[in-house]
Amino acid sequence: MATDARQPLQLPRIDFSGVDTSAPGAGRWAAVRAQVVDALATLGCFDAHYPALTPDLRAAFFDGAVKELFALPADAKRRNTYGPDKPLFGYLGGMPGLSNGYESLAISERVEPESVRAFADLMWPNADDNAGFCEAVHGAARRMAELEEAVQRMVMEGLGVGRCHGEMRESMRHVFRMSQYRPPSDHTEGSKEVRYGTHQDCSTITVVCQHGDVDGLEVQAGDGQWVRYKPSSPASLVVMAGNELRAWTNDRVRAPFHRVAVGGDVARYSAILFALPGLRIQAPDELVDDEHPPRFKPHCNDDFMRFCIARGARHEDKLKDFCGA
Ligand SMILES: O=C(O)CCC(=O)C(=O)O
Ligand SMILES: [Fe+2]
Repeated sequence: MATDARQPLQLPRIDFSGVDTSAPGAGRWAAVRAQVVDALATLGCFDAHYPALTPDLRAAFFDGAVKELFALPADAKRRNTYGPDKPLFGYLGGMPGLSNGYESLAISERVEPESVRAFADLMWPNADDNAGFCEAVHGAARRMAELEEAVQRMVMEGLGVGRCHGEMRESMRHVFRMSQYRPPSDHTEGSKEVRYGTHQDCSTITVVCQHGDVDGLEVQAGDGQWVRYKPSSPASLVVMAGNELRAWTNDRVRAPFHRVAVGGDVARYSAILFALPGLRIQAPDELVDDEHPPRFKPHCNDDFMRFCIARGARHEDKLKDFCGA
């Protein structure tokens, strides 16, 4: 009888305990950096054990803030918009091309206390005090952004272009998304429905925080096999490279295709932090040579995002189609 000799894959796990994101270079930094560069170059994704986002912070965020947010009526949630030009910066739900069971809100541009407060005031204009909501959301978003910045710095240092970190950082905007995936209507054991179709992100780096053990995220490895993410610990986050890191590194990192497929009978919640560079994306000279000719033409992330929106979530290499050299 033929057997599948391949082991079910898991995301590589990288332990960030002992890495102080505010003290680059200290402690276990260099050892973790080597693992980060290796994981992003091979699979494009890893499971980060990141105790700075504590169980208390996660509970306050998901069980308090996020569930309260999704309980709002649809017309309140639809106020979360950054204009028709930036659909990926605000509310997504009930639109053609999106699964009915998917809904998502976002705090965009800067994830700072003021923008979280402005978002809360928009959702609950008559509330006396949104302080608990703001503290929980900012607490989670800030820690995810700290991890994202450390990973960006590690990639640049690891590729020998650490000098570029500051300029890239200055230009960085964030989209902090809170998403809900409703369970399938068919509760048959093992049945799953895709709630977010196969795509690559148009960020440099994406950090995903899943609530509890309601799984759903699947990442495609180079051999085509789908790897279903199971958090390695309650302190686990997913870090994934997006197409803009692939462009900026002249194809040294892999931006994996991924999707969200849910089963069971409870809703899945996740928070997703996307880092979007504001500067022109062009690989530094050090990453272009005879062995690595330029793979992508210089471009702006805004233009690439518009291209991706027009195409929709599809299993195709949009970066190559948009600006392949
Ligand atoms: O919710 C997740 O686990 C990932 C969602 C995702 O891939 C996205 O919003 O781009
Ligand atoms: Fe994604």
